[in-house]
Amino acid sequence: MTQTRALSKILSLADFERAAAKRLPKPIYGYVSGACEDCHSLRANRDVFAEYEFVSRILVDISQRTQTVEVFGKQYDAPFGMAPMGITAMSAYRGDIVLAEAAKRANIPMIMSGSSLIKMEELVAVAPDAWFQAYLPGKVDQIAPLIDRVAAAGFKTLVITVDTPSSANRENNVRTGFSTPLRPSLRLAWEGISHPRWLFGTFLKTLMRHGMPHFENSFATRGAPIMSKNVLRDFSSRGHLNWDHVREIRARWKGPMVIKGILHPADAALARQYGMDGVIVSNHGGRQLDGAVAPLRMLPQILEQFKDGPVMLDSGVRRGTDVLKALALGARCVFLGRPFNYAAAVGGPAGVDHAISLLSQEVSRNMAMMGVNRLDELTPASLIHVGRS
Ligand SMILES: Cc1cc2nc3c(=O)[nH]c(=O)nc-3n(C[C@H](O)[C@H](O)[C@H](O)COP(=O)(O)O)c2cc1C
Repeated sequence: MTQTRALSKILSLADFERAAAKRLPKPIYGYVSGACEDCHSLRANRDVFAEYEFVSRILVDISQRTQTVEVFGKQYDAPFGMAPMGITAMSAYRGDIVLAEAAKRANIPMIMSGSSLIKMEELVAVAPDAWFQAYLPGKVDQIAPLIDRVAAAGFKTLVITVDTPSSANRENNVRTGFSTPLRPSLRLAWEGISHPRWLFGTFLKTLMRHGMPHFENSFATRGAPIMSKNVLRDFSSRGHLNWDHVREIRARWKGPMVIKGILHPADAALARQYGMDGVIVSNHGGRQLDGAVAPLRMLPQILEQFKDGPVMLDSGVRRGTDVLKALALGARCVFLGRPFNYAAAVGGPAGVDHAISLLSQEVSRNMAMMGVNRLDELTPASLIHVGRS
């Protein structure tokens, strides 16, 4: 089947997930799709959107509608973007670059992960408006050099992810044989052989053209390789990190700075106090604390505490209707993780273009149905809270 025909059968972002489950070796698919422990938050992230229903308007001339949105002085063509995802280059050949270039073509925001396998300098060279997400290195003397590297690379917007003070209990990774570094094993070899398109199109192509992938952006210098017999990771404990470190970074970083992983209104107030320009309300796609509240539920309270800049949201957004619900509750824009990863795995650049186009069409169609021409016409009064099903 040609790629165009294959993509024409993908009618929604959920279809990408089904296709990616076939295309990717189990450990890689499991790493992307999985969450932690009993997947309570993963489910809650989806279920919460069903708690709201639209109260639509009729007979409004919506022929001039636009879904543009402004974030940090830049006008984007859609109110959704790509959340940072580590190890994307194991799902698709040069995955991070594929995402960044597609985001640039569509003029939507894209955040590069600090746990990616592609050098930040290479990505920003092709997508100068991409944002960079850093995890704070556990060794505090490594924080400033990392931030200086991000600035020197040319990124303008910095995102600090703060919901990983401890590593999560990702039992699914143990079950599917995923670890970082990946440890060579017969099982892994079989997974490769039984997924030849991935083996040749992603893994071996990467090895032949670029050598063994490494965690390139965790520090100012290169980190560990993705595959190694040595089980030791060079991610030291982050348990001691606190707002003092955020203050130091704020003093160093000249551009817009965003905290990702906020759920508590008191933390939104602190983010404001420590000079953040924006926040991303997120439970990391349900991948960290199982039972962490679905971000959509906290939006109204967080907006009360953080008024001076964009409040953004991720976790569980899959449909244009989800985007509009989050915006009606006050989010400036939303981010999606897994669906774009699957789209890159299944269809490369054309796959990601298709995913963006599907979601953008849904947003546009639903705006029409809601009777709005601009996204800021959506307000809490556009929704009714019908409660948990
Ligand atoms: C495969 C994968 C890798 C991720 N890696 C990172 C990361 O490196 N940094 C980060 O801040 N968040 C990371 N996240 C979380 C996403 O940025 C985002 O919060 C989450 O995926 C949103 O939920 P969704 O997948 O339901 O859209 C990752 C998520 C996935 C699925």
